Amino acid sequence: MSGIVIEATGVERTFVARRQTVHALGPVDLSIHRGQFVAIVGPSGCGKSTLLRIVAGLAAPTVGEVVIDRHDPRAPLCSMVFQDYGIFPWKTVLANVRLPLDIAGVPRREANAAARDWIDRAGVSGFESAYPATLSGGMRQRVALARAFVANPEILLMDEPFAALDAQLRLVLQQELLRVWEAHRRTILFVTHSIDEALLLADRVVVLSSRPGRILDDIEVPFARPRTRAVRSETEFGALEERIWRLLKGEVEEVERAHDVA
Ligand SMILES: Nc1ncnc2c1ncn2[C@@H]1O[C@H](COP(=O)(O)OP(=O)(O)OP(=O)(O)O)[C@@H](O)[C@H]1O
Repeated sequence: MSGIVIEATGVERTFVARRQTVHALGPVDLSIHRGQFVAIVGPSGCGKSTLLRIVAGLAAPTVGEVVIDRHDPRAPLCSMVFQDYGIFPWKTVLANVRLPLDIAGVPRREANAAARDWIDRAGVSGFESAYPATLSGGMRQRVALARAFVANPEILLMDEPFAALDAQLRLVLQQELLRVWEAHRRTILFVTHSIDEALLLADRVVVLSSRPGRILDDIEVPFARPRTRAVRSETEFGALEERIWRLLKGEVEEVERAHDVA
């Protein structure tokens, strides 16, 4: 395994809202290797998005630090993919996917070629001139994936990217992401509420406690690649699912007990 690309040490984050201090996250220590696909699961509100935002540099830790080892200083550091696509309704599919390259000042002809290439790999070719409003949710998320990959970022940060999709579409896009990732191993931090999705996609599943999120478990996912949905029928898949579920169930029950007492 190649070197460490993300090193989080003692990371904590608190927010002050309406004169109340919320300890949202940490302390968290986390080392992620280059090219690793890491899923983060945890109860609602435990600080998963906050952790992603800190890695992206969109928020600062209150305590601790995140060090990112840049492989190529010219490449963008992070691309983010969100549940709500984050693509611009007034731009065509081609212009949306090309946007990171436009921002980087890549010449138009080269940018168009790269964007078309990723549009093709993400399975949306033929829709280059379409506007997002005319596309289904699944197609929009494919556009968002193409845009995230085209920038060739050091790290891809994905915050529940498939949560808004219906179950069948979600299966299709999980498979597409696996296919693309297995061909272009990028470092991915992938937040999900789905244990099943985490085990299907990731090399490693980091399980966070309820707020403030701390690491309860860090599990190596042993299934060979390329992976397909067939891994779900392996005995070990069920065992890992159960192990993570028990941890999360315990956390959620504890929060409910605390609410009952309050
Ligand atoms: N800007 C902010 N100001 C105040 N509180 C915040 C802010 N951002 C997040 N929080 C609080 O910090 C905690 C962690 O939020 P975060 O969105 O990181 O959790 P999460 O695990 O991603 O949640 P979910 O699973 O529901 O998406 C929550 O209690 C949230 O209300």
